[in-house]
Amino acid sequence: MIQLKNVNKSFKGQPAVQNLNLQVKEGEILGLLGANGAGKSTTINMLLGFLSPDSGIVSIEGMETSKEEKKVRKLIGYIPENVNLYPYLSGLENLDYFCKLAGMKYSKTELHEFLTRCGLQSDAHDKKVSEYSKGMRQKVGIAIAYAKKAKVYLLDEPASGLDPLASNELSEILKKLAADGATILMASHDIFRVREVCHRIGILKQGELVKELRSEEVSANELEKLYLEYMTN
Ligand SMILES: Nc1ncnc2c1ncn2[C@@H]1O[C@H](COP(=O)(O)OP(=O)(O)OP(=O)(O)O)[C@@H](O)[C@H]1O
Repeated sequence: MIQLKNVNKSFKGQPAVQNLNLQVKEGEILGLLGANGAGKSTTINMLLGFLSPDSGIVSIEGMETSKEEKKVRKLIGYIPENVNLYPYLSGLENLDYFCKLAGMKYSKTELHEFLTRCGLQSDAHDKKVSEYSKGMRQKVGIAIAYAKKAKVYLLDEPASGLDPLASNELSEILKKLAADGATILMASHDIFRVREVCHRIGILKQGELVKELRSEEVSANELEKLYLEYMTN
């Protein structure tokens, strides 16, 4: 479970996150929407333990992320907008390499299974990553998290720059992971995608959670309208 309780974080006196309260349970996908600078990445960086909150509690599975950084990181799969992989290694070799770094060794068959499970077509597994699209690199990023048995997935702008098909595939992968019990938080600018993939949505404005709702409560058009109202008022 992801939990943020009364969290505040400022940079040089400028609040980036203000009195933030959030909870994401096992099997749930929460989408964070917000304009540039709304505090989405700061929230994710606190969950990763890269940043400490000035006050309040940021925890994953009951452990404070800034205090139990190492233990917490083992539970997290972090998928940034651009997944960094070794371009001259194949998807499979990258997966193998990152698993070994995390102290996990899998057979070739298992590695192929992880990549397939995370949506990468089998004919791409042995191709060099330099030939991959952004969506394919993301699938490898997710497979790395999956192979590491991450309980929590944090995604920062995962659908940005993906074509609709790749973005849709990503949604399906995330839904499957959540159905298997993963806890997922994604920050995004894509209102329609967030509504389609997330169970709950939080709207951040200048570091404050101004609205929280369940996706089923609103249509995509209603959500867009609501979002624009919050952004312009
Ligand atoms: N390391 C930092 N040093 C100084 N200010 C920072 C730092 N990180 C973030 N900020 C500031 O904190 C505020 C929140 O930024 P953050 O990156 O969390 O927003 P965001 O919602 O992720 O934006 P975007 O959609 O552009 O990625 C912004 O005003 C930003 O300039």
